[in-house]
Amino acid sequence: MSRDFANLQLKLLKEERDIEVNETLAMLNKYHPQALQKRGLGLTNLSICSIKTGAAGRTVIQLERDRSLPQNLPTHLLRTGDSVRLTPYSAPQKDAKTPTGVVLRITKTSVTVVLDMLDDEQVPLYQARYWIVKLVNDATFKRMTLAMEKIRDETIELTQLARILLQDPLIASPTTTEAICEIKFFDSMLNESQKEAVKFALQANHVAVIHGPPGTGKTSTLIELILQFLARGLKVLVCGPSNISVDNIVERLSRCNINPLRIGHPARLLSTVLNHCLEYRILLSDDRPILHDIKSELDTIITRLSKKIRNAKERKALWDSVSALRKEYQKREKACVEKIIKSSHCILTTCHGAGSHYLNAHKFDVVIIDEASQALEASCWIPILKGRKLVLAGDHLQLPPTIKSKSDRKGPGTLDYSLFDRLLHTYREKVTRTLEIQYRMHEKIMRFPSDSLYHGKLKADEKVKGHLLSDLPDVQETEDTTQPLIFYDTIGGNFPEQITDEEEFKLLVESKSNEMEALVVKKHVIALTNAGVKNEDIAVITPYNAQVGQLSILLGDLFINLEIGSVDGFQGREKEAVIVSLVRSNDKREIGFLAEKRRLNVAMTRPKRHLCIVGDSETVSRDSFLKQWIQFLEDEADVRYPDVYETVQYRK
Ligand SMILES: Nc1ncnc2c1ncn2[C@@H]1O[C@H](COP(=O)(O)OP(=O)(O)OP(=O)(O)O)[C@@H](O)[C@H]1O
Repeated sequence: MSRDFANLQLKLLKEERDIEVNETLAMLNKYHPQALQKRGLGLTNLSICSIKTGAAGRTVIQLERDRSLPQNLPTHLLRTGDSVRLTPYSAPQKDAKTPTGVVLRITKTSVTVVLDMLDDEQVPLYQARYWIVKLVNDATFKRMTLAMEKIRDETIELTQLARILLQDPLIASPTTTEAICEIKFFDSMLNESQKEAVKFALQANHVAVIHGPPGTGKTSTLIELILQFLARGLKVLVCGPSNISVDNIVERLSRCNINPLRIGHPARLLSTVLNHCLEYRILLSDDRPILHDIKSELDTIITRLSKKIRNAKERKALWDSVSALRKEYQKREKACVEKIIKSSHCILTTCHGAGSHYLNAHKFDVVIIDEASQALEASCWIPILKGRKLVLAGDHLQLPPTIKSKSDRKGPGTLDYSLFDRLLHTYREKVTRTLEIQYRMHEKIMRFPSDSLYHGKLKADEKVKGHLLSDLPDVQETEDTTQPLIFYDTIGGNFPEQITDEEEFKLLVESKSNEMEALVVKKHVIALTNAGVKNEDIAVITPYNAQVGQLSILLGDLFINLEIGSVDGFQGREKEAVIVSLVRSNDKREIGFLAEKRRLNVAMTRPKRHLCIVGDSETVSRDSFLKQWIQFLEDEADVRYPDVYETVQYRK
């Protein structure tokens, strides 16, 4: 099994990587720097304004636009944490490598990059001008591939945990220990299903899955579980598919008097967790003074090297010193890091970050992966190979990881079939406990997703089951704010969808929009805000990117703090009021990717007090799940039929 499994994963990963890398290469080959800048993917005419030595002895450079140009950077899509390539304009030295790095900081006028290369004296720092371009981060694929190669390698002995996860026929299926009678819970607020999940995960010998439907306090449950493991003297590695999923847990743990260690590129972390990151811990260590001295010496030499030195002997001597100092720095830093990691019982990083060289020699009693239903299985294996026991948390009924490679099939054997899905499917309640009380949605908003997807098991907590917008301070009682569920049915063909071509990198992607629906949304947002609901308490979401554009044009300037975005981008978030524009309205009753239940589930479970749906009941009822939903809305929601002539007035 392990061989076949690893071979299939390697094949799927390669297909996915090829698509990503080829798209980027095609784009880089096709466009010159100015055109990349125009698309927001690059910045041109930059010069170095400062050079410093950062963590791990890496060179950190700050770039600004040439003095002859306006000092503000042109509009761009570069973000902190992006990988970039830095190319000099003038002909590079023979054999010179083009440096790459990670964006550390971006201001209106400058971009700061931490260079990846450590021992390369060819980095042409003295060049006058550079341009930078955003790259695909290939490192993720490399680490996932490495994990799969380890599983495939029959000379490497797999842990009991790995063999259970790979359904090795020689190993019994997952087991639990004797029931733990007395648990003293740290959080006295936990409900029964949360307590049961914690207990179950403590008792599991190798693997436990916590299924957390929307709003059910999955993070609170995980925090309790981590505290329980730590109280038992166990060493815990906590991971998630994204930096934000990990940082959320770091923030929550630090409020519980735990001092977790966060491993990750500081440029990619929330500012609120930086005091837990490894680099900060190094600053607090006894080794700091000596590391600081080496850094200062490096800074001085690197600054000299950034001016063009014509004497080759002198340049060589300076680079030799840089190289020696960097080695010294890395040796001392490595020893310091080892001490910090050894003494930390709770380490947090992304699944990909678990493959960091810092953790190479370290094993953990427990690996916890949050949002596991959104992680590729191969990425989960990076931390799993370091652990004895695994706890996964997530919700397989919300959206899976986003991938680019298309498959005709769904389910087992595809790249977006997660480990979470696989374990639920294979072992069901033998490994799973589900959280049942949700603390987000009004009961009426919860009812349909609960009945149709969660076997009717979700219950709304007393505090939220009847809460309305009109209960918020300064919000008046109106026909809108006293309704938890409103459905604007645009049936009749007067609110038709449009096909819009969207350019995404080099590809023209067909997307759908619906101007008339956007106008109905505008009318509703105006009604809510006139009643006193704050802009920032409202989100407008839609499955189609072209409709996000349409809505932004109509509403963006009018309501600065209103959030407008795609359903996929809103997973994991919540707002007091959410308006969903379904977009599809056509004679053929085509519904495209609206038919994905998991996307609809995300859309309908984001609001706390008010859900407003705008859509054409006739078109969308083509799909059986949507048909059930529409029937539910017709029975339970305040159904409204917008008037065409009144709606077009909102174009103004
Ligand atoms: N047992 C509880 N009693 C009261 N409130 C709770 C309880 N558990 C969680 N909550 C509240 O519910 C909200 C969501 O909880 P939490 O942040 O832990 O969930 P989450 O995992 O982030 O959300 P989701 O379930 O959508 O993934 C928080 O405001 C939290 O305080």
